[in-house]
Amino acid sequence: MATEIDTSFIPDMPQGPLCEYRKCAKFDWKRLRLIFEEENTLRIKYKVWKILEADPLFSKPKTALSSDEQKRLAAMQMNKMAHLNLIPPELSQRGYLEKTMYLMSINEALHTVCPSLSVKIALGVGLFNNALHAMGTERHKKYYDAAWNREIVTCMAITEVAHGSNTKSIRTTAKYDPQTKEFIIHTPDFEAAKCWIGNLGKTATVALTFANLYTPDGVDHGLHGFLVPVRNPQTLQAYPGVLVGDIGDKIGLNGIDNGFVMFSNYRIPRENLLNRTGDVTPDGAYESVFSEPGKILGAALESFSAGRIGIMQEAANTLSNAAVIAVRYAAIRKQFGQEKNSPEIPIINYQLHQWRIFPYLAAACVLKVSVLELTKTYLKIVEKSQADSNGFELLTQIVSEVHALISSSKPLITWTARDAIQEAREACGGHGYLKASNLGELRNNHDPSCTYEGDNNVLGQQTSNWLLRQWNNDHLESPIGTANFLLQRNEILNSNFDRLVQHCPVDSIEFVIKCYEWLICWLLNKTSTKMKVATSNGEHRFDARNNAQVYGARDLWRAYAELFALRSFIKRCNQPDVTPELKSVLNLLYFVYGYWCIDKHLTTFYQGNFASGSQFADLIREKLLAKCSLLKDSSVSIADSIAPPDFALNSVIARADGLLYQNLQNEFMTHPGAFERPSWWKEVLIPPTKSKL
Ligand SMILES: Cc1cc2nc3c(=O)[nH]c(=O)nc-3n(C[C@H](O)[C@H](O)[C@H](O)COP(=O)(O)OP(=O)(O)OC[C@H]3O[C@@H](n4cnc5c(N)ncnc54)[C@H](O)[C@@H]3O)c2cc1C
Repeated sequence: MATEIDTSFIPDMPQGPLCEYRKCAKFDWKRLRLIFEEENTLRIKYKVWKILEADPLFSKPKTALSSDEQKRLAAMQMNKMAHLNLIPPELSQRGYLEKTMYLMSINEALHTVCPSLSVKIALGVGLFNNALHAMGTERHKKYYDAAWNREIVTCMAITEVAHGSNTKSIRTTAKYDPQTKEFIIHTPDFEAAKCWIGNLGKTATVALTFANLYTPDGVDHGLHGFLVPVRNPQTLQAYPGVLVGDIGDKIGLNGIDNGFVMFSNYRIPRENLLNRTGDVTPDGAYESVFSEPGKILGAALESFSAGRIGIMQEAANTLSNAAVIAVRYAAIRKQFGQEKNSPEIPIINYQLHQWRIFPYLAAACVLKVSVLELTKTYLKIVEKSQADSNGFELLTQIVSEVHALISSSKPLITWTARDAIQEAREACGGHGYLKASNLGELRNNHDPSCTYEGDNNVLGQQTSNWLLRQWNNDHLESPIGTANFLLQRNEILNSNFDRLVQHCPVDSIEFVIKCYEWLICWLLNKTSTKMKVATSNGEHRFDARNNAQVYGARDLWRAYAELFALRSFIKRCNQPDVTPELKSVLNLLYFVYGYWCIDKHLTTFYQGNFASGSQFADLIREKLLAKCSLLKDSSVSIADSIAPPDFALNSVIARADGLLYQNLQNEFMTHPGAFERPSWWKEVLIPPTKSKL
């Protein structure tokens, strides 16, 4: 079995000081890589990296570029993409799942090298076309094709200056005029200006705009999507009636031109309404073949979830990159020794350091696997719904659970990546603060993923709402099965640490899962009871829900996402391609991540009387430290198995050759201007004094 797997397409690691660690690993890191990623995906990624590395347009600028230069570069790269032949022509004929997986793989590779470009494409092609697919009809196909072929630059305009998360309060209007058969798009005031819209600042010519549709009888039919031309594609000048501009410099991702727009009674043809779920007849009557168009629109919007899945994939890679940088650096960097003159030891040997960085290494591996599982689950469902003539209905049945998974997993992964970058930065000491370490870029570019496509704190509430519904409803509706354990709620709530360890030792895979099942049931019970008491005391449901978030619903949805990640990892570990050597290292990763997560929930375990006394906490913490220590010898090879090539990782302190100081020396000595006298030297000369110096 083992010999059948081809890993020859994965480049070897170069020789160097890290090989000392690589020799200690008892498994083949290339085989491990194929546990975390599918072969097809990996082949596509290596192909893309090779093409980008060979093209000077994609090489990292040596000096900092102004925001304007970054935007120009990203726009040029976007145009170049059409000529790189990354997408085989026959791909458009393939099924949704295969096609989307292919595009997602390209995006993953692209995002590591050029995050701005990847987001530009994700917004202008991915999100835009997904929205057209879900909400548009045949008459919008030309826009779909044009965006796919990069003939137009597009954007998705939902957010307004005063409203982001609460999309229901969006105030842009689209009033139908039967005289001219046009919609009149209008922005009532600056607070309703579309804002933060990626690609809109300088380049987009068409904005898929969300506005409230009004028929001539004055009835508001709620939010609908409209294709709104904003700029002349030949001149990039705004059309009359459209006030469009760039919002200015951001903390990161400055290659994207985020913009704002205000419409002043701006007219667009009737056909520009995305009319899959509801349409307006030429004489102004609203029509929908669906009994509940609002609900159907919700289902259609669900296909936007592909965007959130893309963010999770990117975040899992960012998390991996941060962990790789920290591990490789820690393996080479030496500080202190037992005695004054004894040899210094690599910082990777310190328990404190292991405890700081190995859980992120483990998290990267576990979350990579769970994102893949979630991606495939999601894509299969959408594909099935598209193949079925009654697709929407099918989608709505299962959509809630997928939505719950995505709404909690996106925050979990983006936050873990955010924290990993900061820990890695500090774990690499002063050199981690060097721009060339790439940790600053990683941080600034990753940061907004905690906010866009749904602010993490808001998004997670959708998961806890779903879980609470499952808890309180007579019938459990969990077609994917993630909440099936709630059926045993009484038994689970009756269990505790002492009873559990009698049949599930702390070292067993099951132990971690059982702890989580108890945690989720207890948090559900507590949160639900709190909300019921509040409402029975006259509190509005809205307030009761808001007041049950902290130490309740928020911990609940996070725990649910962690349990899904752990379960997905176990499922992967049980596949036939996992050899005993691989299983052993995968188990270590599972326990490091599992114990580390449980440690963060300890207060709740004690609060709910799952445990009393110090034994439970002591065991979890002792085991975590012991597993971290065991992970040390494998850590460099695990890092290799999730690392992109040096060109994409782009960190002078974490090259695969491990030549830390040679690489640093080269960086210091060769960066532009290192030895030049500043152009302003005369301005800062200290005038000679009469002193004798
Ligand atoms: C880089 C970037 C690119 C973007 N690109 C686009 C784009 O292309 N198109 C587009 O339409 N939008 C885009 N956005 C906007 C983005 O989608 C919104 O920023 C996001 O939806 C959050 O909305 P908001 O900024 O209004 O935050 P708000 O909703 O105002 O949230 C502010 C804070 O309040 C908290 N909060 C809000 N409601 C609650 C509640 N009920 N309970 C507890 N806390 C709450 C949130 O957790 C958050 O911390 C982009 C944003 C960024 C940063």
